[in-house]
Amino acid sequence: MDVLWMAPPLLLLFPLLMWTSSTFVYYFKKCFYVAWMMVLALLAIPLCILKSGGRDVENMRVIRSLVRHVKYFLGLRFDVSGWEHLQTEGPYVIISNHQSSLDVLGLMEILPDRCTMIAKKELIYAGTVGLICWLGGIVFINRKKTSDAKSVMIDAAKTMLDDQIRLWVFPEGTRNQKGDLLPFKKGAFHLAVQAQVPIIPVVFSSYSSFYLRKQKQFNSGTIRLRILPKIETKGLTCDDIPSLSDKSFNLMRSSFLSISNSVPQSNGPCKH
Ligand SMILES: CCCCCCCCCCCCCCCC(=O)SCCNC(=O)CCNC(=O)[C@H](O)C(C)(C)COP(=O)(O)OP(=O)(O)OC[C@H]1O[C@@H](n2cnc3c(N)ncnc32)[C@H](O)[C@@H]1OP(=O)(O)O
Ligand SMILES: CCCCCCCC/C=C\CCCCCCCC(=O)OC[C@@H](O)COP(=O)(O)O
Repeated sequence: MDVLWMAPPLLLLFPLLMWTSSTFVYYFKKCFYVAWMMVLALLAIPLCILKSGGRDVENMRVIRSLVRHVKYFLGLRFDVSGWEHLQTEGPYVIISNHQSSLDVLGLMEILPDRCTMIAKKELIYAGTVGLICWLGGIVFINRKKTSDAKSVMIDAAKTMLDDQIRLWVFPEGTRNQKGDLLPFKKGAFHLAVQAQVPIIPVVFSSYSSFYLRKQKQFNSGTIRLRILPKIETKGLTCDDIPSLSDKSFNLMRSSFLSISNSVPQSNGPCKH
């Protein structure tokens, strides 16, 4: 059969075609990301146990150093500004917008020492990643039961001061890639006011220039990370929570829009 000669070049061409197909790249990068994080977590588990003997915020150093290189595999870069705002002594609450599990890469890029996160309790069941989150001292909350979540966060405010720990909270409370920030939940602000510690807002630029879930695109890209000046909470009380939350939201939203070069999708110009 004289068409048989075409088989080897076609066989060679097939992976090439697949590789250039953006949908293939999208799924490949996503699967690689999850699988590689699972492997890294598997490596980190014994290292953390050897280092600290169990659950300890100091394990975040191990996790941070193991995760730092992952961005290169995914073609991502971070352009960070405002490092000086993290040069704050003692405990504080970091708040940031939350677009995707890829946020973990930016988080690890700037994570200060003795800083861990607040996360939904379901994350603990994510295999080796769940176990490493537990070993890293992540505080798990049940978002479906406000009273439970509140009492866990009230305990966390005390632990922050007793153990000199910093906490990273995603005040939107869920992942969001709508091109604007979701209204903030109140937990992070109660936490900061209860512990009387500053809030440091951190803004990730929109991922929509390189990562589009609906269109199945995952290209290379640069993420701008802005660390904003701290917001003091000394002397504030429960009554100040709404204004504290609004102030943080407005600062973060304008920074998000300016570094993302994006037009908010929900607030278009008024029609008369
Ligand atoms: C080598 C290794 C590789 C692997 C490497 C892995 C690396 C490891 C990276 C992990 C990375 C994690 C990434 C996770 C990312 C998420 O899991 S995001 C989802 C979880 N996080 C959050 O939800 C935090 C934000 N949510 C909140 O703060 C919410 O306020 C709460 C606490 C959940 C409550 O939720 P809610 O009831 O829906 O919301 P909200 O309206 O705010 O509160 C209701 C009322 O309670 C009051 N309230 C809220 N909180 C409090 C409080 N603490 N005290 C008193 N009153 C309160 C409010 O003021 C409000 O009162 P009213 O105004 O109605 O009078
Ligand atoms: C045996 C179970 C296997 C589960 C596999 C999932 C494991 C994920 C593995 C690697 C990714 C590493 C980064 C982990 C941190 C992800 C944090 C995250 O993004 O959680 C989602 C949460 O913020 C909001 O959730 P919703 O948008 O409200 O839903």
